[in-house]
Amino acid sequence: MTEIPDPLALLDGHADAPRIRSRRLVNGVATLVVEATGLDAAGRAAVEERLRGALNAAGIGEVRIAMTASKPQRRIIAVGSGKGGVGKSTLTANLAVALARAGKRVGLIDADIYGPSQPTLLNAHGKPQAEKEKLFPVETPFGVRLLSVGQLVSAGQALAWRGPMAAGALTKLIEADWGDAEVILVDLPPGTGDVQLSLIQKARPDGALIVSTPQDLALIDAARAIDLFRKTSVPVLGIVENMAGYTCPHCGEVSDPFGSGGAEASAGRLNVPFLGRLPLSASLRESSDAGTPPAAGDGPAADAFHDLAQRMMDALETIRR
Ligand SMILES: Nc1ncnc2c1ncn2[C@@H]1O[C@H](COP(=O)(O)OP(=O)(O)OP(=O)(O)O)[C@@H](O)[C@H]1O
Repeated sequence: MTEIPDPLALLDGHADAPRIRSRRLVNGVATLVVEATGLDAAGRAAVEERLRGALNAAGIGEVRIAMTASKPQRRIIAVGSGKGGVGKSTLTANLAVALARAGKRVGLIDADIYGPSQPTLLNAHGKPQAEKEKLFPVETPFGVRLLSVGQLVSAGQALAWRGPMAAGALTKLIEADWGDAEVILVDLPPGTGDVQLSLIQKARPDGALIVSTPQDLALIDAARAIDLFRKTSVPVLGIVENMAGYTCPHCGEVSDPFGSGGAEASAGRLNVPFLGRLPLSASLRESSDAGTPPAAGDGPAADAFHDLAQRMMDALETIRR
């Protein structure tokens, strides 16, 4: 018996052959199903153009190409605080950078409608591309993909959004093309309002991280944030205490402007893991303002963020078991 030659065998040696999941030729029309996982819009278009070109050159005029992408296992972690200004955005940016340096594919959603600061913290000032209403995150210099509510409006423009508008914007960011991102951190506004509820409903986060200073006022609010996540069945991964202990650069004396140990004690009372503390540090503030997150560098500050990121991921795994 003689085998009928496969008219599409010409694709076997093609550079994009590993992506071809199926191929057939019926009545002169070639139909290919192509795996597009990990490709952005430009990457997909390039693959399509190369395959179409190869088939056209072989005399096959009509080519239909369907792209499929397997959904990666993706974890969404909400970073929240009860009180504003406790360092939630700074921590989120640095945790994202630490995770990226540890080899994770990381996305960051800046949902802080009151003060979207991630474009500054991650030195990424471009506008996201969009295709058919779908946003493509902006690449930052630190290997973290970013979408921020701040990118949806002009610089300096106030985000005077009511609940439904904020929820709509958040949905756009969540439903963006996150490609093969394995972990997405969401920098929430402070408090327990519309954005938090929308995120919980739309994205069902796998876990929540709570940031607080050691100050009583911040801790009371942190307890409220924890209560919201618990009531909505979002596992609380732990509390991070920020702005704990200040070492005087001149005399080396350590002082505690916001008190000390409060978050760890609260974590114990609330039965939530305590993941660690970060000192109040002028250099952290300066490098954050300059768009150079310490987690991208070397030294004790970078190590502290790497340890915290590791503990956060460990807490996530513990919860999943
Ligand atoms: N450990 C720290 N040491 C010194 N400054 C810090 C520290 N953490 C954060 N900051 C500074 O405190 C300010 C507030 O931090 P950040 O914007 O991260 O807080 P936030 O909780 O996200 O605030 P918001 O209420 O706007 O969401 C920033 O100027 C930041 O650089």
